Amino acid sequence: MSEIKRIGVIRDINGPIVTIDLPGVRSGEQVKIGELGLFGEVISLRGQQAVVQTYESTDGVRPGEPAVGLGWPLSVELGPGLMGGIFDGVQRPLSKIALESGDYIRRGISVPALDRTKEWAFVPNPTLALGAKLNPGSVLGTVQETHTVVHRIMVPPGISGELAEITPAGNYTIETIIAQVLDRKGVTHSLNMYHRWPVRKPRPYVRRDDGISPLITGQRVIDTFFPQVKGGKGAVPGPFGAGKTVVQQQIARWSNADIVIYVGCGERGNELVDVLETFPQLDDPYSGHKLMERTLLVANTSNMPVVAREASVYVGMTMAEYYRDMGYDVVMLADSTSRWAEALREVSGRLGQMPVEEGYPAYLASRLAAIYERAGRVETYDAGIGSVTLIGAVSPPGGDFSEPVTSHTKDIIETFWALSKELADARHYPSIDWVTSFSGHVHTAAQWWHKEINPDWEKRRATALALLARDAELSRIVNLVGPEALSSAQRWELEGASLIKEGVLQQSALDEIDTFCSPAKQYAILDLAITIYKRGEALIKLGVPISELQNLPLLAKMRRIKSMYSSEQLEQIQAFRGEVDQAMESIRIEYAKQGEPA
Ligand SMILES: Nc1ncnc2c1ncn2[C@@H]1O[C@H](COP(=O)(O)OP(=O)(O)OP(=O)(O)O)[C@@H](O)[C@H]1O
Repeated sequence: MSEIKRIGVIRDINGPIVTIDLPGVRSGEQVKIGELGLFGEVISLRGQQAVVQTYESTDGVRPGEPAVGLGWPLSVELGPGLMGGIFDGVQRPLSKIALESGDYIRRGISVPALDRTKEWAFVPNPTLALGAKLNPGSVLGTVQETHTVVHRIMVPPGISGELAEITPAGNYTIETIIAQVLDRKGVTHSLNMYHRWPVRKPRPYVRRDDGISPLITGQRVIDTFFPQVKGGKGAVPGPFGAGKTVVQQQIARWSNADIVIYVGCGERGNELVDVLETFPQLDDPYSGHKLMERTLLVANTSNMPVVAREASVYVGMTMAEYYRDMGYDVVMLADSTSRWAEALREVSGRLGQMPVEEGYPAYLASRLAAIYERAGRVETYDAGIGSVTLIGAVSPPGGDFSEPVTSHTKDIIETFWALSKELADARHYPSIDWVTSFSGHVHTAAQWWHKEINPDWEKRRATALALLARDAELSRIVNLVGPEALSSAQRWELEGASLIKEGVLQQSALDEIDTFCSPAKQYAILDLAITIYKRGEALIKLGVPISELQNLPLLAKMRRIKSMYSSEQLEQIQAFRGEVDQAMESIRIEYAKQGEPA
């Protein structure tokens, strides 16, 4: 990465696409455009000429103005001070910028992502002695970044050697040299507490790790029905207003990840404002501090052209990988990959590339796959296991899941939580549709559930899904010929499915008790609903009229129990199970008596 700046000239401007003459310029290189010094990136080369996509509006920029090649690709700063930050799509710190340039971001403004003046209390790694062998990722020491996050200061990728010097514990800025590393060629590398990394290049790790650890979100329809694992790839497609934001916020807040990175590439500014206002107010249920202490937001501001959205996903992913390298489990939420794909489409259109499906370029699928490929659970160099789980919201126009972005995404991801407009209209939240959603992790997650919670988890889950499928079939018959056409057993199946839907799947994010449900409570509730159904099924076979079962007050209680008792009150749920057994058993005894000869 040369740091020598080269100066060229602007030839042509087409919206955010600018053609420049700049000898020696490289593909991917960062360029400053015009007198304003707008940020841009070289996306193609034609002889001496380079095509640049700018991240800011080019209004008022004229051919003939200078273009400066910076000599490095789009990269981010990685070091203490990221947590709690709100950055734009090219990692400029929005709160700092607001201080410097007011609410409206002045174009061409250049503010480093990390504060150069703030001092951090650095504690050297006590296991390191002078002469210790260091590799990329070796932990030199730690800094308490926020109340909740310990930031491991690591040797950057590409550097290895012997520890020649390390600074004692103390307060230092990120630019202070804290260690000297002597490499095999005799070159000394002076390391401070941050480094830069090009966003389009995945950060290295030792190897992929195939251990399984479910990402517990506390949401029953996710954890029990369509589970995700740490390091997994998922998508939440949904039509407008179906509840994408709430699903993502619930994951951010309740999942058992250490770090949350939210990348907002929304189209409507007000959605983003909503996120920027809500996240800082959320409390972290695990630490008692604010959720922002372990969260970082990347938001595209409305005065940046759509092409900046394209970069923002890579910027977010690189920071996610950095915390993964410290041994953390990171969840990255990208909202939405549809808007990201539209940015690709716009750039490719301006470049005159041949559109393939619905105007998207032929490389849409491979770009989507490449970004999802960066998710995963890995063995880090020095910090154990870390993971990045990537969950992309997809907003298909008109809710049509067959459009290119949704269908390509579906081929790449393993977990698909499809939001349904019908369910949302019926106020069934989360509106994750159990017919079209899927998870490729059910059998692997089952290993964890069977060991930690109950060996019957997979069986119970399958019974519930089978009941829901029967419900769809039987509802069609009811719609055609009316409920009288159904036998008592079939009507009881409908009742069972309704217990699953209302008692298990529905979960209000606004309900103080039910907003989070531990795995043990999830299983207890599912088991209850299925027990009631199975016991009732047996009674109906004995000849008990369905009306007698439908009048049982325990059905109403089953529907409410999720909100009556918290995850800590499992004994009460067990006690209710006892009541269910008793009530069903007394009906059985009564009917068995009636059947006996007088
Ligand atoms: N799990 C939930 N519990 C309770 N209410 C919910 C839940 N999910 C969604 N809602 C309700 O639905 C409304 C819309 O949800 P949300 O804002 O998440 O939709 P969206 O799909 O993100 O919309 P957009 O298309 O604008 O992004 C919420 O304001 C809330 O009232």
